[in-house]
Amino acid sequence: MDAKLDRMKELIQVLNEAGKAYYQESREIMSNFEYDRLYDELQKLEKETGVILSKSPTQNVGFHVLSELPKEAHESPMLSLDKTKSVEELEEWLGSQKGILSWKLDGLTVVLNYNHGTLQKAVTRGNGEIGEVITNNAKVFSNIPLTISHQEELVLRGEAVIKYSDFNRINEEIGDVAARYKNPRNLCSGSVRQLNNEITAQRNVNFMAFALVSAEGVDFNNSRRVQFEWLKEQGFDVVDYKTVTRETLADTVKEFAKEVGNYDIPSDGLVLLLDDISYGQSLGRTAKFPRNAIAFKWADEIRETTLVKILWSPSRTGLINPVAIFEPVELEGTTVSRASVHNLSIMEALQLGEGDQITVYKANMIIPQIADNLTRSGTIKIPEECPVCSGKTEIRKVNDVKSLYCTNPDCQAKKIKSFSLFVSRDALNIDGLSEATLEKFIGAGFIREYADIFHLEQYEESITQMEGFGKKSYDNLIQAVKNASHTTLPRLIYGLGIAGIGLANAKMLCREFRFDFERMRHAEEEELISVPGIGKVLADAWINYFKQDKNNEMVDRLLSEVTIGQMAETEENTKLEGKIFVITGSVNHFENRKALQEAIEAQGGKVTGSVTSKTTYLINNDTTSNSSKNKKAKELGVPIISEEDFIKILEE
Ligand SMILES: NC(=O)c1ccc[n+]([C@@H]2O[C@H](COP(=O)([O-])OP(=O)(O)OC[C@H]3O[C@@H](n4cnc5c(N)ncnc54)[C@H](O)[C@@H]3O)[C@@H](O)[C@H]2O)c1
Ligand SMILES: [Zn+2]
Repeated sequence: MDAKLDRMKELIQVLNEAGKAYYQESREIMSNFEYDRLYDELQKLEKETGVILSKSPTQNVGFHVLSELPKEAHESPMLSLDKTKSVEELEEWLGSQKGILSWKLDGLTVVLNYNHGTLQKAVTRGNGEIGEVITNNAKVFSNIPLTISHQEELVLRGEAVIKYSDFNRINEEIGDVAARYKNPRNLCSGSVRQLNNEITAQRNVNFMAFALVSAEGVDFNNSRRVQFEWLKEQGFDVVDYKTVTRETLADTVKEFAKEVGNYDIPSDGLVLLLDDISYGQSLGRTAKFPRNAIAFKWADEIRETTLVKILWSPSRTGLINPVAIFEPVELEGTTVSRASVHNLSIMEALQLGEGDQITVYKANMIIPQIADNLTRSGTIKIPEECPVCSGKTEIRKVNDVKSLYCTNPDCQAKKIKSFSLFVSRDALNIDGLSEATLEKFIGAGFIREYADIFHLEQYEESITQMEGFGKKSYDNLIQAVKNASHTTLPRLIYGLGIAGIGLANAKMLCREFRFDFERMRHAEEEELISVPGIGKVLADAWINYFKQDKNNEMVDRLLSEVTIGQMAETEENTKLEGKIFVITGSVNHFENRKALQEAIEAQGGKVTGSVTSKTTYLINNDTTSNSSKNKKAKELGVPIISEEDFIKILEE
């Protein structure tokens, strides 16, 4: 008995610590899998001993809501849901009632309050008793109606979620490691609980309603389904649901299961709700759960396998992530052989070692994770050198989480943006090398410099096995690289990413130097400045770049990989070569000024922002205008032409 009580105390402490991080700080110090396992163990011990200790997380979420956002108590507590992993239990629970089966969305629960047809208030669930007021943030969610036709008071609950597609994009754009998110739920929580709602607005947060609490003066015919339909009419997005009976339940669960893999909205199970409102309410609640709904969690498929090694994968932020590579296993219908271990703390807690027997699963049937390490040899050594640049590594501890970093500021892994520019459409134009893919390839050591992009074939086996890659996308990539190896000098120069040398400037330089790259890279400042569009700042950036041996060597290696079509691009489109335009005022023939600029650049011309003695034409439809640009042009004798004049020049 004592041993059991001790274990219970231990579990309560660990669970409460995890819960506090999870609910209060949008952090996870253990996986949900681990949390649920320990929770179940505690619940079992409480049943066996008949004792429930104070602060037990099975009774309440016992922490304070800590944030700088204003707080507010909920009128009625927002409870958790009792859960099961068994379809039979669900069937029994439903009995002869009609039910509504919906996704259990995995985001942040928010309560909305409308009155006089407008949104008055939005509050997060918080700890169930007290939430945070986020009204200004809710107003910039992607899909919340700010005004509705119903004029009396309306209170509804729903989940704020960020779709997987948005999550991948947004997370990639966050440069700062500490600010990156592990999963869409974290990102959503971080986006909704912002002090600055501009950030919320950029994050594409969606609100999916799942419960109508009260709507004065509306008769719903005692049906939750009717409530959902009514909410849709008011302009809300309602969680996808299906009505079920005991007979159709199992098949409907299967239908949902089939969709999980493709569903863009994060979910962590299903919720079964009684359609009969008054009967559901008559059932009341326990301390922690309402009795009119129950959650269904997917029974995770768990496989045992052997850990082959830990791959250390550096990212652009310097963070080096441990990735577990294991003997391939089938999980939820796909073959899986790798799983992120997230950070050093988790790796150490799992005591990983090569050859260990581990169990793996897919969290919410999607993201592969290690569930447990059965042999715990703990022999993995943390590398002292970065696998990409061999720079020194360093262990940093933030919020009790230990992570490994590369300390070399010149680490290639930190230069994703420059590789990304190099492969972009106007540069080498290589399809299939998104930033995420580049990050993976650099992390795996396939790419250290530009020239390496032309030797990816040697990694065919590894690449085709990468998450998100197949034989077909690999073949496409290799073909795209091959096509890109025949390029033009302006593209290549632009791709080097020298400060201020955009495509138009690169073209201009090439023309002025007659496509003689050797002359260009040894050019003096004076020569460079005489090129239209190149001033002292750009000339210095250019000289500085080619002053460095390592850059020249790198460019030489790159040049040996490509063939340069000398004149191809320039012969055709040179009508406006050497001409410099300034555009002012509105345009009507072209869609906008940008489109006009593109048309000029497509013919080898250049567009600058201010009128100088080098300007060839000022384009302005209002030739009588007295704007500063027009004055300046008149002063300097620069011809002022209309869009139509310009089109004539083009057609000449
Ligand atoms: N990793 C960790 O350290 C850690 C810590 C604490 C909790 N957790 C995870 O959180 C879970 C417990 O979370 P909880 O208590 O917040 O909630 P819960 O899992 O009991 O879910 C209940 C909530 O789901 C929401 N919901 C989403 N879609 C819904 C729908 N269609 N209908 C009705 N409700 C819907 C509602 O807000 C409801 O309050 C644990 O099982 C665990 O997986 C993890
Ligand atoms: Zn490095």
